[in-house]
Amino acid sequence: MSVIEFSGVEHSYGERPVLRGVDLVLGEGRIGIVGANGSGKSTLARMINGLVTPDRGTVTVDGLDVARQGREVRRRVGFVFTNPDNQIVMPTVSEDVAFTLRKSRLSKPDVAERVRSTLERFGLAAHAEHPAHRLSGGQKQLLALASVLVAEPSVVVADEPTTLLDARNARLIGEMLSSLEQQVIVVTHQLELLDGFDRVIVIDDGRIVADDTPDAALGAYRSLIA
Ligand SMILES: Nc1ncnc2c1ncn2[C@@H]1O[C@H](COP(=O)(O)OP(=O)(O)OP(=O)(O)O)[C@@H](O)[C@H]1O
Repeated sequence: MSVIEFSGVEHSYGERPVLRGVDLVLGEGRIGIVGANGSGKSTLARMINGLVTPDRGTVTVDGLDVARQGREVRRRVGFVFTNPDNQIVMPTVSEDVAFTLRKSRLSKPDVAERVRSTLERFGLAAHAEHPAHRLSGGQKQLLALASVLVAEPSVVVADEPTTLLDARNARLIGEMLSSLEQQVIVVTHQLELLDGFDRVIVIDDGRIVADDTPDAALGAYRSLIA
């Protein structure tokens, strides 16, 4: 399990402040982040692997500063985007998963074996040589997740990973995320995805306004948006 630490984090886009004085230590296995549209959730999630760096304050993963040691951090933190089409970069399913390992020190046969077993695990083995763009929405999100997991990160951050999926595929992705041995941090508006989570953080206008068990935090969130 990694320890992610936000310390005095502030961030603005132009004149607009989106995170204000965020202090957090994230060490639990399953953490949810919820909040209204535009409250700053994606910005916070993106800071965990250095896709966005704070204007003020620091974000560290196991003591590595994401602003200065981005490459090492990204080796530990995998990121799953809302839209898998933005994440799938290679023509076929197996090539896409292998692409993640292009810079690894693994031998070619080891890469092939790792790709094979990952596709098997994500139920995509039968599609290995198929064009990635022909997969269904749910299968594409599974592929995006497989392409992240094949590198064996210690943390998976997922930003609204089920928003574009129908209810069945959303459940499938939710179950897959819940089954991971990795630390999982999920930004979502689909609150049922957070069943069984260890901790839920509520953001409102760039500030943490609740940080508790799912029941307590989601209760606070429901009253906030009521
Ligand atoms: N790259 C950017 N440039 C300028 N403004 C941005 C940028 N990214 C986000 N914003 C703005 O910052 C605010 C916070 O955005 P963020 O995506 O972090 O919120 P969010 O809580 O994830 O929202 P949502 O639930 O709608 O996805 C929003 O008003 C958004 O329009």
